[in-house]
Amino acid sequence: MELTIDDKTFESFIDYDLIEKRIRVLAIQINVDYENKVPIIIGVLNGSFMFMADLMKQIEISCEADFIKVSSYRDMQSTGEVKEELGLSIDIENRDIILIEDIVDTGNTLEYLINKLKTKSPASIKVASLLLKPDALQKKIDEIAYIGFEITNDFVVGYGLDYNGIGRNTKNIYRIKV
Ligand SMILES: O=P(O)(O)OC[C@H]1O[C@H](OP(=O)(O)OP(=O)(O)O)[C@H](O)[C@@H]1O
Ligand SMILES: Nc1nc2[nH]cnc2c(=O)[nH]1
Repeated sequence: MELTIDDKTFESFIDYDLIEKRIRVLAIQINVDYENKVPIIIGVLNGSFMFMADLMKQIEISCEADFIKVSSYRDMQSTGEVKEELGLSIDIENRDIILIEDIVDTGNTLEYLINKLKTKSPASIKVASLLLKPDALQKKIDEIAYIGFEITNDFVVGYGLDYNGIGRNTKNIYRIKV
């Protein structure tokens, strides 16, 4: 199936069945790694909301949830400038943090966020991202611990990810057709 948003056409890429299965595996890893801990799971809005919801339903340890909002993409390009639009509401000092991203592309957003969180002295920071583009990554980010899928360097939409604000509300993930 194809998806058209404005002037762009997208083709089926990752089906929800596969996303669901992979999330179950990531959650098992998190349940084991954070046994006897109470991490704060921080979703990076907007894109992470679907992944965060599905992942949290599979996490069985005790945990808290919070959100932070940043944005840097316009059209299909990173502006290179990460803008924080909404901050945290929980004190994270001495707490274990799991940052939830839908996608790590250049790594700019994550580097900005991790540096920002580190100033608040958490006990630990790990990142869970549904998608990672290894060929686009420009930063070395040691905190990346849980990855759903490594994908090619193509623009994707769906399952939380948008193109100009549209397309977040699909179960499957689509890739730009060239
Ligand atoms: O690794 P990077 O090159 O920084 O790209 C990754 C970021 O881009 C997207 O956010 P976007 O700025 O599109 O905001 P959104 O989540 O509200 O769509 C995505 O949710 C990541 O946060
Ligand atoms: N929707 C969307 N947002 C992104 N942000 C960084 N990379 C991407 C991408 O491939 N798709």
